[in-house]
Parts: sequence; C-alpha cells; structure tokens
Amino acid sequence: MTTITLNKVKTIKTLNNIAERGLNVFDKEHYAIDNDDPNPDAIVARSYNMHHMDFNDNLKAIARAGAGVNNIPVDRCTEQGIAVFNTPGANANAVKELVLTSLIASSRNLFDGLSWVKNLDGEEERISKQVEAGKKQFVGKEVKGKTLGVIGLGAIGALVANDALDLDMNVVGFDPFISVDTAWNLSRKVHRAMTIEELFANADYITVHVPLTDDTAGMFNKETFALMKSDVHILNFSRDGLVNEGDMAEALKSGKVGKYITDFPNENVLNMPNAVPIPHLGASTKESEENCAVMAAKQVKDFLETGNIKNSINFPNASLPYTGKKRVAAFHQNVPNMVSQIISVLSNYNLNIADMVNRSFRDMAYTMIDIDDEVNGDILPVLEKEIREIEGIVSLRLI
Ligand SMILES: NC(=O)c1ccc[n+]([C@@H]2O[C@H](COP(=O)([O-])OP(=O)(O)OC[C@H]3O[C@@H](n4cnc5c(N)ncnc54)[C@H](O)[C@@H]3O)[C@@H](O)[C@H]2O)c1
Ligand SMILES: O=C(O)[C@H](O)COP(=O)(O)O
Repeated sequence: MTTITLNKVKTIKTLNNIAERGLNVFDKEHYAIDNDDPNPDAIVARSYNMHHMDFNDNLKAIARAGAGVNNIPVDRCTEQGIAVFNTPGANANAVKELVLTSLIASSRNLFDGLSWVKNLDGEEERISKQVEAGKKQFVGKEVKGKTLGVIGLGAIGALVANDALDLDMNVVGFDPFISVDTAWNLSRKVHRAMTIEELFANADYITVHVPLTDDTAGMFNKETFALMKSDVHILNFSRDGLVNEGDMAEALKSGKVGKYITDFPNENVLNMPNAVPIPHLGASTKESEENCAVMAAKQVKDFLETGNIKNSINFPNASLPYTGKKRVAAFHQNVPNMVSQIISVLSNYNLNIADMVNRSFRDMAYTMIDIDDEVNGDILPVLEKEIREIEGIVSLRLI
C-alpha cells in the first residue's frame, strides 16, 4: 500500500535516458530526479525490463515514455496499486517515417548494396568499374502499384497506411479493435480486410503495428506464411515476439519471405540471410523522445499532484478539477459499496463532500472525493487509517 506524502519533495527515478525537456516538467522546488533513491514516488522509463524488479511501498506511478508496455509487470503493479501510464501516439510519426524508409530501402536492396559498396577497395577507376559490374545483384522492386498490408491500425499503423497511399500503393488494413478516433483519421482509400487471411493473401509487403500480448505472440509462423504470396516482405517495428523466428528463418531460406525487416535484432535474426536488423531505432528521434518524455512527465506530475489520471493502462481515466481542497484518491476493487463505505468514514467526522468521481476499469475502480470543509490536520492520519481498513482498498492518498 502507498503511504501519504504531504508537501514533501517527491522523487522521480528514471530507468532509461529520458529527454531533458521531459525531466524539466518536474520543477526543482517540488521534485528531485534521483536514480539512487530506493523509495521513489514515481518511475519514468522507456524499454527497461522491469519484470525482475521489486517495487517500493511508496511507489505510486510508472510512466512508459513510449507505446509498448510489455517491459512492465502490469498485473503486479495493479495488485500493488501502482498506476502505469504510457504515451499513446507520441512516437508514432518517428516510427512511421522509419517504416516507410525501410519499406522502400529494402525493396530497392539498399541495405545490401550499402554494405557491399563499403567493402570495395582500390583506385577510384577500379571502384567505379566494380560498381557498374556489381550493381546488377541489387536490382530491386518499386513499391508503386504494389499492395501493402497493415496489421493494427492504431497510432502508427494508421499513419503508415495513409502515407503509403501517397506512394501510389494499394493499402489493405486489418484491425478488429480499431478505435473510433483512428477510424475517422484513416483514408477511405484504405481497403478494410475482414479477416487477416484476406490481408495475407493479397499483400506484397506486410507491416505489423500491434502490441505484443498473449493473443498476438507468434502471429507470424509457418501456418500464416503459407497463406502469403511468395517473396513477401515483412516489416516488424512492433516486437520480436510477434514472429516465430525459427519459422521465419525457414521462410527466408525458401524464398517464401523475401525480406524480413525488424527493429528487434537478436542472435537468431543476425544470422538470417535476407533479414534486415535495425537497432531499435523506431522511436529514436529528438522529436519523438521529447514528445514521449514530456507527455509521460506531465501525466505523472498531474497524477501525483491532483490524483487525476490520463492514459493509464491499468487505472481508469478519471479527472476532477483540482481546487486545492483535501482530496481522497482511492484505488480499489470494482465491487459494490466501496464508495458508500468511504463516504461513511467521512460522514463520521462530519465532513461534507464538495465533488466526487468514480470510474471503473475491468476489476478495478478509482474514486476521488473532494472534501468541502477545512480538514483538521490531526484527523488526517485517522481518516487514512479508517479508509485503508475498508476491504478492497488497494492504494490510497489524501492529496
Ligand atoms: N520500434 C519502435 O521503436 C516502436 C515505437 C512505438 C511502438 N512500437 C510498438 O508498436 C506497437 C503499436 O504502437 P501504436 O502506437 O500504434 O499502438 P496503438 O495502441 O495506437 O495501436 C495498436 C493497434 O493494434 C490493434 N490490435 C491489437 N490487437 C490486434 C490484432 N490481433 N490484430 C490486429 N490489430 C490489433 C489495436 O486495435 C490498435 O488499434 C506498440 O505496442 C509497440 O510494441 C514500437
Ligand atoms: O514501444 C515503444 O514505444 C518503442 O519500442 C520505443 O522504445 P524506446 O523508447 O526504448 O525507443
């Protein structure tokens, strides 16, 4: 359970390189960035693997400055009442640009050509002779008029799909859970595949933009390769676990898959001919790193200071204008009578309610209650103790 922190400097720990502009969101009067503090109030991270970490009792929030949260033990955070945030869309443009770059570059055999030319030596005249004689091995294909299949039409997939139309490609998209916002932003020229099999059957290039979950793990495997066109190019800027790499090696060897462009190099991929490993550069632009860091920091700061929640993946979104009145912020099980029990504690101390919000997300719920009256500091610890003792309360703050 978290403890109440009143007017003390809050500590933020970072686990990766976080852009300065983001860290500056935490003003020095109220926050310290301290990576050695064993008891931080919040963690800001990127891809750091947190599955092996124990979280301190005082930890209230973890912000992933980025999209994928498979590096965070989200269920354990929920059990401990720690809010986990990410930054939807903040790095989408950076990824889109690299996807389109790689799509064309690999189709034109640019990566192979570049490494070949770097190894040429000799006099200038000899080099140019070798170039003119050797370039035939890198004859590529134009993307114009070909079909791109986009799996996952979220922040990144939708941008890729729309821009690929401007390359005069036919675009087929598949996303059974597409959000209303994304659907509005998607060009009508993107053909909607009703099944993933339809997309596999028609695409010359496939790019995947879905999170790694139990449902999506290994979605590229020998059964699904069998449904694809020969010489299909597959681009994976999402996560390595989406691909069965043993099956991919076979598919590359047989020519079923012509190229495998992946942002997630590992020992297997480095040894696969026709794999193009990129060192996880999808989100690595100054703009994207700043967008993600600023968004993550603002969300954490707001949560710590007001209890308001935006873009959490395990707490419900909840917001109440913060007036400076004493606020009860409780994360609890989504079961009957929780709110009434909290209110009953307040009533016992004759405290009137100014405003409140209660939101639920799956099995959990979050309640914020603003107290109308000036609350005597002496009763705060008693209030805290009594509310914590309500069965089903997971974490509590009096802000
Ligand atoms: N390479 C990088 O640097 C980099 C950067 C950002 C994100 N990513 C990865 O890309 C993923 C997508 O990022 P995003 O910002 O577009 O996320 P997003 O949440 O905006 O979009 C994901 C989309 O996938 C869809 N989806 C989920 N399961 C699906 C399924 N089985 N079939 C088809 N669609 C499905 C969802 O409905 C959603 O629209 C992230 O989860 C992360 O793993 C990588
Ligand atoms: O999921 C993401 O946002 C990306 O994989 C980016 O990861 P990074 O922040 O470590 O570059």
